[in-house]
Amino acid sequence: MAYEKELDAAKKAASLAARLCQKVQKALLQSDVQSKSDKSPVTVADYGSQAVVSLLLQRELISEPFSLVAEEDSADLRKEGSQDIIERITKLVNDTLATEDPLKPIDSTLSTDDILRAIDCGTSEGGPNGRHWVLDPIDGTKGFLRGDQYAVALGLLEEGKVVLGVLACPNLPLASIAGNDNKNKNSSSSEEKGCLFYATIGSGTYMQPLDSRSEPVKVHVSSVENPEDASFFESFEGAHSLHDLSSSIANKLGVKAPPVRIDSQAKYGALSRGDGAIYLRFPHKGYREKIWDHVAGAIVVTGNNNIINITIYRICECECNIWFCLWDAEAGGIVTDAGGKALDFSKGKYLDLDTGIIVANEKIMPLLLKAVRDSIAEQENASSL
Ligand SMILES: Nc1ncnc2c1ncn2[C@@H]1O[C@H](COP(=O)(O)O)[C@@H](O)[C@H]1OP(=O)(O)O
Ligand SMILES: [Mg+2]
Ligand SMILES: [Mg+2]
Ligand SMILES: [Mg+2]
Repeated sequence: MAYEKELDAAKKAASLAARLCQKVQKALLQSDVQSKSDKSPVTVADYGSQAVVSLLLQRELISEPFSLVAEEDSADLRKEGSQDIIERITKLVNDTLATEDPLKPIDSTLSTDDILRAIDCGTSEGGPNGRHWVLDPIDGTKGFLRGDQYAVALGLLEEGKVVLGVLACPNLPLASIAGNDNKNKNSSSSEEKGCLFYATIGSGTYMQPLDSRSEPVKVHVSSVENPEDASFFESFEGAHSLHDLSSSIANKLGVKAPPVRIDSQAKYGALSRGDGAIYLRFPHKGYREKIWDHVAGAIVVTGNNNIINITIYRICECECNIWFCLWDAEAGGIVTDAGGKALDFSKGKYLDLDTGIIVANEKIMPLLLKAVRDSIAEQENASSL
């Protein structure tokens, strides 16, 4: 299998980083009200997760040049008064790495400088040439703080295309979340939780328990053809996505189920196994999407589709005004911007998008594109009145 070595390293790195995040979130949820309003736990977990992934990838892929485009950098940690927080991060990273293989002797304890350097390995700009790892060390910080969904999201770009993705979702139930109410989807409950999704180009998407206690299973997106039977996912946070626009699109499609609102790229993971059929993401004007928020999720939900070769043809735009789409597709989902264009991860840290991001299976996508276009046009007309 292509990218086998890289996938092993990425799964190990994301799982270990997720273990670090789980430890911090557990302590946070057990803490008193006063320390809950303190945002430093998420800071510690963000940086700690980034350091773990950076160190693990470099250690496991020692013979390869290493480029990492990641969300965090150490600038704030190098400011005066940050010594205490750097020491907390360093201890957390050392403790986490020591759990990797309890029988293996620990080579040496990492210093605060080692940790800062590991974090700063993530300052690559990415782009269309060569290989770049792409990392969101905690995607969905709001969810993390609430005790809800978040993900460690790690992907690999080769010549600007996504070739590998791993999503560790510590709070996502192993069983489908379809049909539960929104509260259950986000909150902690006693059901078994912790999913690791992964995909490499051309090999489909797999899911296994985050603690590897059982074998991976191949997953597929929903095969629902009638949007009336589909359910749609969107951000939990109204500040991250326009819920009104999503609701107008869902109405046009005839979707009957209420929106499923969950944080982070856990949405892509849940969609990849068919828990829902549509993902709608429409950030407020002026927000620029970053590649680390979509690289891993996009390949996980696309699965068997060769996302390199998605081509969308607008064959007919006469009276019927319907978009006909042709994809080089097998079984996975389709991820495009609101105009139907495949996401382009080759432009550096930012995605250059038309309005938003939408995901659906190939049966629903043409109808969805039309509903999106009509809803956006209506909204523009209303605001110009
Ligand atoms: N104003 C915003 N609009 C859209 N997305 C945002 C905004 N602010 C932060 N984000 C990012 O959106 C993602 C979470 O999206 P969701 O709403 O789907 O949970 C995260 O990557 C989060 O960053 P972060 O990684 O720092 O949490
Ligand atoms: Mg993010
Ligand atoms: Mg983040
Ligand atoms: Mg952030």
